[in-house]
Amino acid sequence: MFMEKWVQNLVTHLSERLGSFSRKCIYSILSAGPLPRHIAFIMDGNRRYAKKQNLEEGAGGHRVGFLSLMNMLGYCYELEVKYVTIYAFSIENFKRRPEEVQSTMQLIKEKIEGLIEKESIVNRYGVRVHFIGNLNLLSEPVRLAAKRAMDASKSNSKAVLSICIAYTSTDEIVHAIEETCEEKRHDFRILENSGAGSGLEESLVGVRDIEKHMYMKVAPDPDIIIRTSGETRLSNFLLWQSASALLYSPRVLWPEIGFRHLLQAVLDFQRNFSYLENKQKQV
Ligand SMILES: CC(C)=CCC/C(C)=C/CC/C(C)=C/COP(=O)(O)OP(=O)(O)O
Repeated sequence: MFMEKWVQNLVTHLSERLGSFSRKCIYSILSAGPLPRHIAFIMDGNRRYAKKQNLEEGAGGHRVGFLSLMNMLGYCYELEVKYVTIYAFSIENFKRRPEEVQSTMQLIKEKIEGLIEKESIVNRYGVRVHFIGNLNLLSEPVRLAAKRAMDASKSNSKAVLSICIAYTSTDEIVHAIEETCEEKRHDFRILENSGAGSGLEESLVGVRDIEKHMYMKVAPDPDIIIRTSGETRLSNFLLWQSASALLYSPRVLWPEIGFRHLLQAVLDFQRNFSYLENKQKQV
């Protein structure tokens, strides 16, 4: 344990009122312990927030949610968390009302375009952006915006932002298995034609073979998954990659998330670290 519980509570309470200098002090205290390399976010509760605040139905809550996302990314990069992944839109979300899907997609496109503007968070922190998911399900303007953002940020190397869009974990796994089988069939045929034995052993599928074909191969497995609204389900997000992740679910809606929640998640991670490390060693 790196900090007594009452000190943690005091620090997390005070942290919300602090400016960037004070946050830096907190980062250096946190740096005395293990830091997460990868944090993933399920941004739950935007529509409930819109209802609560009487905002425009449709994308009103997502608009405020996007501001919270930008703040949160800033905190993560200040803390030198190299990999951040967000669940922006699941394949299931396409089943929502058509007008709602359309207004959310319009907002997402607008925000993707903003990501590569000169003063954006991506350029400020040297972030490479990846879009993760079945991008063929997106409309062409959104897909092109995503492609432009990936191209424009591809030489950034300080951090990696993976945006899961038109994504579900089961879809990712099926896609990876299909590609792995295709690759194995190809290797098998080469071995057979070269007369180098049946090639059966070489064509057996292992975990690493499948991982090579995962969309999420761009990042190590997440250390922490933060899901707002107090929900503790993963909702088809990073199922393959979350075997050892710590799940933190603050009871606030996504637009209400703040620095104190990140701090609490990192402190929980540090408290659980030796437990998680031992668990991984036993496997
Ligand atoms: C460029 C970029 C990545 C933009 C992201 C924009 C953004 C904040 C999208 C969030 C979309 C979403 C489906 C949130 C979940 O809340 P919900 O709709 O499930 O709300 P509820 O839980 O209250 O129903």
